[in-house]
Amino acid sequence: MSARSRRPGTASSQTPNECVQVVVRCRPISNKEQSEGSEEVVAVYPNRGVVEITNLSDANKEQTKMFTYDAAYDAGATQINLYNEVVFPLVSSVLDGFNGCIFAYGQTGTGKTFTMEGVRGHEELQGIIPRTFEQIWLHINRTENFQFLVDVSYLEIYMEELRDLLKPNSKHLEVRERGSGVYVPNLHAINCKSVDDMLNVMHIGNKNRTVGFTNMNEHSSRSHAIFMIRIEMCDIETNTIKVGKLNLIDLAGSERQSKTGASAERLKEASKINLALSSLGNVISALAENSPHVPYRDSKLTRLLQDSLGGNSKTIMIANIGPSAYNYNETLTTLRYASRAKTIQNKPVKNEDPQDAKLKEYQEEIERLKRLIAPKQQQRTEKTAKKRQRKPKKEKVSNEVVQQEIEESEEEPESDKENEAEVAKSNEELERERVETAKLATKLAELESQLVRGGKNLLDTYSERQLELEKKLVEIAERKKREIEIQQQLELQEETTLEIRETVTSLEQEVELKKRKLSKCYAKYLALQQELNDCKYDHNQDLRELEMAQNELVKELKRQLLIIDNFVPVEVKQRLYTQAKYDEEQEEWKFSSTPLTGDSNYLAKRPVSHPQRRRPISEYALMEAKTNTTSALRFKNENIVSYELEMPCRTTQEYRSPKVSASLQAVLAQAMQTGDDIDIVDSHTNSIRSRLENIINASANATAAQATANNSPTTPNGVSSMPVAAARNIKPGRGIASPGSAIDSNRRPPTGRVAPKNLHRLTRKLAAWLISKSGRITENPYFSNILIQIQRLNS
Ligand SMILES: Nc1ncnc2c1ncn2[C@@H]1O[C@H](COP(=O)(O)OP(=O)(O)OP(=O)(O)O)[C@@H](O)[C@H]1O
Repeated sequence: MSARSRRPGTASSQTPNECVQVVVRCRPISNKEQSEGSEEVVAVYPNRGVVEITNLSDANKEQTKMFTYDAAYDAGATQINLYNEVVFPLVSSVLDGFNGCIFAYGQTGTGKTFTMEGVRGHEELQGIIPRTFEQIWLHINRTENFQFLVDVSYLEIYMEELRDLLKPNSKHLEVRERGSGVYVPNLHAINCKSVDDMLNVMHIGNKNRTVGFTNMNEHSSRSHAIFMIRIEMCDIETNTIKVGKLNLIDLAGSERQSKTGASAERLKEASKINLALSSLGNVISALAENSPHVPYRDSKLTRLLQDSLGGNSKTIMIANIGPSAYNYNETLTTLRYASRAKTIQNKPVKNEDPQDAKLKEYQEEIERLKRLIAPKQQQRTEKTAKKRQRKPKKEKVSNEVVQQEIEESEEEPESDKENEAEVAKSNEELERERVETAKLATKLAELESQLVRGGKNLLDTYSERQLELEKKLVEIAERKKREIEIQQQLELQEETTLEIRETVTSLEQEVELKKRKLSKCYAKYLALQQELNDCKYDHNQDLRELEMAQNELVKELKRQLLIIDNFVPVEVKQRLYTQAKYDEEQEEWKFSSTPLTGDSNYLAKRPVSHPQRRRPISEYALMEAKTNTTSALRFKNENIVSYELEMPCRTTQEYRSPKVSASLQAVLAQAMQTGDDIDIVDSHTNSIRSRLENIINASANATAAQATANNSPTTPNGVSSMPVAAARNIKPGRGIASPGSAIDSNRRPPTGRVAPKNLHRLTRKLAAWLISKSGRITENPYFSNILIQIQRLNS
């Protein structure tokens, strides 16, 4: 329990925050409930302040609910025990100048009125209110050097209307607020000077209280009754005043209209009662949740309880419940509200030297009256004494001044008339004064009678032994309270221990689980390690294979480079290198299709034979290029060996497309048919021409010699076969391969010998044609090679 929010106990001048003290009292099962066979569902553990409630009707719900309070009382608890243990300290605080409030809350018929008022005329069954009277007056009678002023009021809230139970016909009452708290102006207060006075007031009020009959309770309170006690205390020595205010509230019971079997009037009452109680529940909830807005203004009840709930009062809530299963839901609701109310914090304030203290007013008035009466009495006494001195010999002595004055006037006859008038006047005056003084004296007596002087009749009321007994009772109550607290703390510790144990158990389970997981993980780890080793092994294998492949490739590359270095002209190689571009997408080297700048002559130089090709290419080459044989390499686009020119090296049969110009074909056809010589028209290069002429001549001579030697006739169709044979022996490319080379033999299988005569004729014609074209082809470096080959063929 923190210092900020301790539970109320003995009175203290310091006023730390204090929680509302919540006590639960369970009444015994009633005869009606018993006869109906209703089971008991409430178990109370007074030594622990615990209440348990079991739901028998719904098996699915949580079976037993447990609530802990500041104190719990079962059916066997006596009124005196409850009072001594719970209420006594609070009333002591009130007698020390604090505000206090005790209210009984609960379902109808659960014993609120029984707890607050008890059974009339039955000493043991007296409730809290009459016992409070006794405690107050016992205190007053014991306290010396104190003056007390005790006023009581009694009001009820019926159908949301305030009614003065001590003056039932009084006008409409309202709740007002001022600095010191809420109050009801014009509420009748009766001054009390004893326990009996207070009991009388209570009984008068109870007679006026609205009660009715319901199914739940024969004498059901249909209103919220508030018995207000105001005790003003003045220390005579220090002249300081304290005011203690105590509100004792017996609330109307919350009820289910279906259960109460109420009439129309009862239903109206019940709806108002429930409304006020639900607003009380809302206030409790708002305070428990520390809500910024507390709906005090929702009902008259909550407005009156404003100081008691979250205000400057010490408060006890007594939650009354019944044990029957029939009222399970209502009991549970009460227990829940009570549990919430435990968290409400109040800040009790001691009412010292209040401005509105009646006692002060009374004291001042008494003083004033005394001051008024005293000089008059003095005057009278003096006058009387004077007259006695003047007429000491007179036998007739009267106490009355008027009489003396008359006697005096009789003795002096000469001034009779004057004296008579004077006497009459003074008589009147004296009479008036006397009446006035008498009035003041009565008023003074009246005021003085309202103030009770403490410390009187102490021994009359209680003997020493009784006092001792009382002390012991309070001590016992205190001890019990401490016991409950200790018990609750123990339980809390037990719970904590249990929780720790559970945690430990769950930790052990967790460890076990983790161990299992760990061993699984370890097995996985081993498998993974094995896999890793396998991967490493595979990787090394791959690496070795790659290295071997790389070595092979390097070797191959070296061979290719060797070939390139030795067979590809430097300028071509250079060009190819610059022309080659790496295609990132396809990941391969490619030759760019556009001619390189600075080298544009290169493509322009080349004869264009196919519209989409970069260089002249034959159908045969196209076909070959599609195959993947090694021999097809030379037909691929970038055949470095025959890069520059694809020579027309086809046979007449294979040579289908008109790659040779029409004029040349016509010439050749004519030459073959006629066998005539071809005129050499163009002669740019004399050397070539002369060499060709030599070839032609040599060929002609050789043909003639051959014809003579063999005397063999020429084949009738030799003309058509001769070029084929000749063409078959001509090797395309940069150089003409030797007739015996492998590549040549693969590509051009020999089909038979060609007659020398025809051969020479063809050679002659070819040479002649070449001479005719020499102007365009002499620059070609391969052209001379062809000539050499033709020469060779010819020879
Ligand atoms: N602790 C108790 N011991 C014995 N009898 C009790 C106890 N509490 C209540 N009773 C009895 O139960 C009945 C109903 O009690 P009471 O009238 O005090 O209930 P209530 O809560 O004030 O009801 P309502 O809200 O309707 O006014 C009464 O006959 C009363 O004597």
